[in-house]
Amino acid sequence: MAVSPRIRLIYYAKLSKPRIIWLLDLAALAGAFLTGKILLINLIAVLIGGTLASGGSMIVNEGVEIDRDKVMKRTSKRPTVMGYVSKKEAIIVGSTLLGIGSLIGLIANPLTALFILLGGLIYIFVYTIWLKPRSPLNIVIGGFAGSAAAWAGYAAMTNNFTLASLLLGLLIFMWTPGHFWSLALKFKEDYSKAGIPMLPVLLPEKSAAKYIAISNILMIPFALILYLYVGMIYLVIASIFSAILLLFSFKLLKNPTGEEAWRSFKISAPYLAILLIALIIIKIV
Ligand code: HEM
Ligand SMILES: CC(C)=CCC/C(C)=C/CC/C(C)=C/COP(=O)(O)OP(=O)(O)O
Repeated sequence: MAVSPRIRLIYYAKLSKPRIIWLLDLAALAGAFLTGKILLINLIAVLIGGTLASGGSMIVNEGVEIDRDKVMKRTSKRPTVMGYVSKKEAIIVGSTLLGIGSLIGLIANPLTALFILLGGLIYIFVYTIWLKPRSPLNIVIGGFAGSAAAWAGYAAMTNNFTLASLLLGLLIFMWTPGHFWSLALKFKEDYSKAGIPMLPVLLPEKSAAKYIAISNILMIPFALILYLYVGMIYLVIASIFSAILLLFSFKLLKNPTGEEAWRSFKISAPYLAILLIALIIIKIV
C-alpha cells in the first residue's frame, strides 16, 4: 500500500512496542550501573543497539503472528493485521534492525553484541515461533529474552558476565511470569480464541491467581539479594515495593477477576522500574 514515508515510520514505531522498550532499556541501564563504572560511549552503544534490536524483534514477532493477532481484540488493529505492513516486510525490516542493533553493540564489545542478539533470537525463535503456540511455559522460558537486556548492559561496561549480572538477569526472568500471567488472565478470552495455551487459559481463574502469587513470591528473593551489590537503602526500597506487589497478588488471589488481574498487571512494570531506578540512582550517588 502506498503511504508517505512519515506514515510508514509511524506504523513501524507502533509495531516496535515502545511501551515495552523503555523498561528493557532501563534493565540495560541498571546492568551498566551495577558495575559501578560507566564508559559513556559503550553505554550509548548498548542503549541504541538494544533499542533497535528489541524494536526489530517486536516487528518480526508481529510479522510472524499476523494470524494470531487477527483473532485477538487487543492486537487486531496492529498495522500488520490491517495490511499496512506485510508479513514479509515486517520480517525483513525487523531482522535488519535486530542485526544493526547487534552490530552497534560491537562498538562496546563482542559480548554486548552477543547478548543483544541472544535476547532478540530467544524472543523470536524460542518464544514467538516455538513455545508460544505450544506450551504454557512459553513466557517462563521467554523471560530470558528480558534478562539478556540486563546482561548486555553489564557486559557493555565490563566485557564480562558475573554473578552480579546473572542475579540481575534472574530478577527480570523471575518477574516476567507474574507480569504476563496477570495480563493473560485479563485477556483470557482473547488468548483462548487464538488457541494460545497461556497458563490462565488452561486453568480456572483461582488457580491462575495462585500461580501469579507463587511466581511473585519466588521472585522476591531475587529482588532483595541485589542489596549485596547495591546496599541497605536498596534493600529497604525493594522490601517496601515487594510488599506492595504481594498485596496486589493476594488481592487477586482473594478476588480472581479480570479487573483485579488488570491491577496486578498495571503495578508490575512500575514495580520493576522502581527497583531498577533505585539501583541506578544509588549507584550514581
Ligand atoms: C516473554 C515475556 C513477556 C511477555 C509475554 C510480555 C507480554 C506483554 C504484553 C502482551 C504486553 C501488553 C503490550 C501492549 O499491548 O501494549 C506487555 C506490556 C508491557 N511489558 Fe511485557 N512481556 C514480557 C516480558 C517483558 C519484559 C522482559 C519487559 C521489560 C523488562 C516487559 C515490559 C513491559 C512493559 C513496560 C509493558 C507496558 C505496561 C503497560 O502498558 O502498563 N515485558 N507485556
Ligand atoms: C536485549 C534484547 C534485544 C531483548 C529483546 C527481548 C524482548 C523483545 C522481550 C520482550 C518480551 C515481550 C514484550 C513479549 C510480548 O509478548 P507477545 O509478543 O506475546 O505480545 P503480544 O501478545 O502483544 O503480541
